[in-house]
Amino acid sequence: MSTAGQVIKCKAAVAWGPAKPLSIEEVEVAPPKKGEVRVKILATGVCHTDAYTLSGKDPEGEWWPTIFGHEGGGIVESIGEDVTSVQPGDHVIPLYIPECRECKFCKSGKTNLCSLVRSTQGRGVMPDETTRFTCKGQKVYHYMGCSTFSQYTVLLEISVAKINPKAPLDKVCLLGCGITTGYGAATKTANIQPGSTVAVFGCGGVGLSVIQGAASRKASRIFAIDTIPKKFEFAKKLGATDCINPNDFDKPIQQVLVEMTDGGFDYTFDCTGNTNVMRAALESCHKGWGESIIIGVAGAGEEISTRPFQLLTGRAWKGSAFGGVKGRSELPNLVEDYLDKKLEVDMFITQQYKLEDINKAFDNIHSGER
Ligand SMILES: NC(=O)C1=CN([C@@H]2O[C@H](COP(=O)(O)OP(=O)(O)OC[C@H]3O[C@@H](n4cnc5c(N)ncnc54)[C@H](OP(=O)(O)O)[C@@H]3O)[C@@H](O)[C@H]2O)C=CC1
Ligand SMILES: N[C@@H](CCC(=O)N[C@@H](CSC=O)C(=O)NCC(=O)O)C(=O)O
Ligand SMILES: [Zn+2]
Ligand SMILES: [Zn+2]
Repeated sequence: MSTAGQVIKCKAAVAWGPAKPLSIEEVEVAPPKKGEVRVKILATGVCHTDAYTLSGKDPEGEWWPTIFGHEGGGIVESIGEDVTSVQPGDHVIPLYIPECRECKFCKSGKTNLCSLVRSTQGRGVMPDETTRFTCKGQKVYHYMGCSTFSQYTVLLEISVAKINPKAPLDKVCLLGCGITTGYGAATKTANIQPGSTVAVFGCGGVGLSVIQGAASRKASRIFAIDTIPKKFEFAKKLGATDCINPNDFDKPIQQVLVEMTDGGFDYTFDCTGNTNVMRAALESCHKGWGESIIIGVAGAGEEISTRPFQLLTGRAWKGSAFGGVKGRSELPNLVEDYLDKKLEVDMFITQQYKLEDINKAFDNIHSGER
């Protein structure tokens, strides 16, 4: 029996307030309005950014109760008025950076940061200022325009990438954030050139994906830098040539690295969100041309610093969101690369949980067990 046009009752992991465990609740999911789609979510990753906002350190994370999750995969259940690019049954990956193809940003050809709905998305509501979720009679907010920790969610049409239905959603859901972010930062934002030297600070899902991207661009040396040595096993499998634990040295890590590499790297990446590491990454760049890409998300009120002389002498600081990837146009191609065995995804799945056990996944994020 079709559920189109009906309110759907389903389970979701609801965050009732900062730093509280998520609570599995029955929620009501309203039908999609004009320009919206309702999606049955079959799989979701848990990203460090979910944990960051749940912790209360995100200046935009003041909307409670909310349903987190932004790294999912699902099947379109129903569509609202005027939706033309997807239909019920299509397999999709939700996009926390939409692609409207009409705003100044989309048309610029310079960025993936579509800004058509950024303001309402950052306040946890749909463009009409309302939400599609309720729980126990209370309004529940959306998160990053996705809310994949629910069995059903409502997204904008411009916030879904239609993908090949042959792709297993429990794998390619990771392309909804971590893998695409790191891989894209290496191949699009930095546009690493063959023979380059690369340093990756932080070897979680994002950093490992930078390593994979650097290897695909035939970087000559790829340094993996992390304080947890067991991360190096994965880093080496994905192409790291050198593995460094900063705790093994008495000197600042940037000094160590510059000495080891005859002046520093062509490209460095911060994949930790730690502002001291961001500085070390910038200062590990080669004089004259080295570029450092910030990917990690830092806590509210934190700032980066370095001596301006570092920039004056030719190092450059950049940032990357979702790897610079335009979701609707480019993400389906990454799914094809996965199906063609050109892009590693399976290795990134270290553990799987039922929705009921989602707090265990958050515990693992905090303990480094992922
Ligand atoms: N810009 C974007 O579009 C996106 C940004 N992000 C952000 O990217 C960052 C990385 O995400 P993810 O890979 O999932 O996170 P993880 O926590 O899995 O990985 C970060 C790694 O860095 C390590 N680390 C911490 N401090 C240092 C240090 N001083 N030197 C070297 N390594 C260190 C961590 O160790 P330990 O666990 O011990 O701290 C961990 O192994 C997060 O801040 C996340 O919010 C994520 C997705 C998209
Ligand atoms: N709300 C935070 C910023 C969070 C942030 O930077 N998000 C990244 C994606 S992180 C994914 O896991 C992003 O894409 N940013 C672009 C954007 O427009 O938000 C804060 O205010 O600090
Ligand atoms: Zn994420
Ligand atoms: Zn746009």
